[in-house]
Amino acid sequence: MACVKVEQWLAEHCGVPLQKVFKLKTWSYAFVTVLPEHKEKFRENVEGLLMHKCSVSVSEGTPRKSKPKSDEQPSAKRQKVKDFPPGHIPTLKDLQGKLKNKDPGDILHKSAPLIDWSYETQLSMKGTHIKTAVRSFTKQVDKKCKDLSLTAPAWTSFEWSKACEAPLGCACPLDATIGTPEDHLEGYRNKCEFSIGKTDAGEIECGFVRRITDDGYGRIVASCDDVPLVSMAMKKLCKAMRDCVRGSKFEIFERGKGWQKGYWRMVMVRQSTADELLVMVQTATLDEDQAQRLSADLITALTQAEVKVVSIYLQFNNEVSDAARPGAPLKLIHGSAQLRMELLGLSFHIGPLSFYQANSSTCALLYQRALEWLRPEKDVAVLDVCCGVGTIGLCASRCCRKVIGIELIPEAVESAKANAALNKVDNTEWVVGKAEDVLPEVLQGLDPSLEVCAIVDPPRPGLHTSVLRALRACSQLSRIVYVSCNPDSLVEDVVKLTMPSESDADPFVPLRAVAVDMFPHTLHCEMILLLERNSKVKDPRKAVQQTRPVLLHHSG
Ligand SMILES: C[S@@+](CC[C@H](N)C(=O)[O-])C[C@H]1O[C@@H](n2cnc3c(N)ncnc32)[C@H](O)[C@@H]1O
Repeated sequence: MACVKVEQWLAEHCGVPLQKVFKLKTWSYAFVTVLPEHKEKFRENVEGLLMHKCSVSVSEGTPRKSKPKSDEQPSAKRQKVKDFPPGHIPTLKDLQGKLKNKDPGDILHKSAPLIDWSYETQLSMKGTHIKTAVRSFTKQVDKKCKDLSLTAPAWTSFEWSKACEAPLGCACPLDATIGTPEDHLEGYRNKCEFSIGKTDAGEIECGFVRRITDDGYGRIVASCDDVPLVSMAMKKLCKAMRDCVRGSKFEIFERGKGWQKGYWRMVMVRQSTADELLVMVQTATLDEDQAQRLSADLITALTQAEVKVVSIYLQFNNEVSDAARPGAPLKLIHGSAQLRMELLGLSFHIGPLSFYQANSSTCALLYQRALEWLRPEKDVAVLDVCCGVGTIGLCASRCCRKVIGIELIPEAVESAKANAALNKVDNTEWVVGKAEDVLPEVLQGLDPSLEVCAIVDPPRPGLHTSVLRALRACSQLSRIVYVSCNPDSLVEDVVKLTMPSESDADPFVPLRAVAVDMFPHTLHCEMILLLERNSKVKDPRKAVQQTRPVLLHHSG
């Protein structure tokens, strides 16, 4: 883009006088000079805006006092500019693209690509990512309405955005990013999957896959000792596993085109809030005698390690991928079937295959905010769509009349029922099935005297169109709190929930958003968005006040 076009674009969007704009055609960045008193306003207005489908980020540079010295090394300078210019803070999307095109080489940067940025900068990157998502659905709804000759909703306008003090181009304000507490920035993952394979030097290791071999089949594994996401207990367990496999008569699993041999494949470890470990070891299929011999060695090795292993499973998998097919044989060979997790004053029993949020301390912060926005009050029925083992719904159950959870995986629904009983909760109902299949019937069966609100927490692809349609069509449903691990799919879903339509006069309005950093040092970013029925949102300034803290701690 030429300098003059960038200058025009900035003049339209930045809201402060520009002193100077300098950009070469080949650069993907520009140097902009504004007066010191306009610096913050400029950043606030421009950061995260989309320019040619790319999110803009702003970083402060030091004004150049003199021309560069003639002996400056051109190749080093070019390299820096190509990677990112000095002082420039890239967006998560930039970094995702960079990681896709270039192997970072070491396991630390592969597993924790943001590790070289301060945590404050990581939080700012994640906030910008969410701001871009909010801008994107705001803009898409406005454009779609124009294309279809419909009147765009008031919340897409500049005036609305200004009245509710949202960033420029955003329909709703953004709360400060919820970060992981400082004392949990390392070792925060309560679930990890480790591969058993060989290192570059050909030694057996239990750790993370560093790279796939050129034929597309082999995995080169590296120790996770330096990876900050992994807890000390899990690192110790990996060492015990590695030593067990090195001393084992069973070979490690290896595969190539049309062949596979050996047994040891991978290890999934879950760590409870009391630092107890549930371990699931995956091997190729073993006959009964082999399974007994391997299990005996495994149990001895893991129970003698300096960690609290309370449960060991074997899973058999002969697929090329380590992701076993649903229903792959699973055998408890030691200890208890489930692990006990504590969350917001409740206890949850989880098995090896259930979904459970992978960062316990930040999950509590996410649920707290989501429930504040959901407002589960005494005459309210809460729908927990994609409920996993029922964690969010059970946390809401103590404040509302009833919770109905919907979940695809039968094992998770069994856990949800058991977790309700464990916590002496008797106002919940759990439905197993695809939300797109079962939601219409669930909505039809609701007590008409109750107000309904929904919390949806879908997997990465987002919600099925028929789920979005059913939620929109349910007039009893006042608000939706959307928890997302993928802002891109959230954008698509929000457009469908909020677009004006002739057949349904009361679409949803986005009211408030926040980024949640469940996975520090990585490119992942969670997001919460509150949507309320249009008929209930008249004044944008009052809209954001429609949330209040809820009592989350269980009295027992
Ligand atoms: C991101 S997890 C959220 C789980 C839960 N809300 C929590 O916080 O622990 C998404 C859940 O949706 C479930 N799921 C995936 N597709 C589904 C569908 N079509 N219908 C219902 N549940 C689905 C998955 O099994 C998983 O438990």
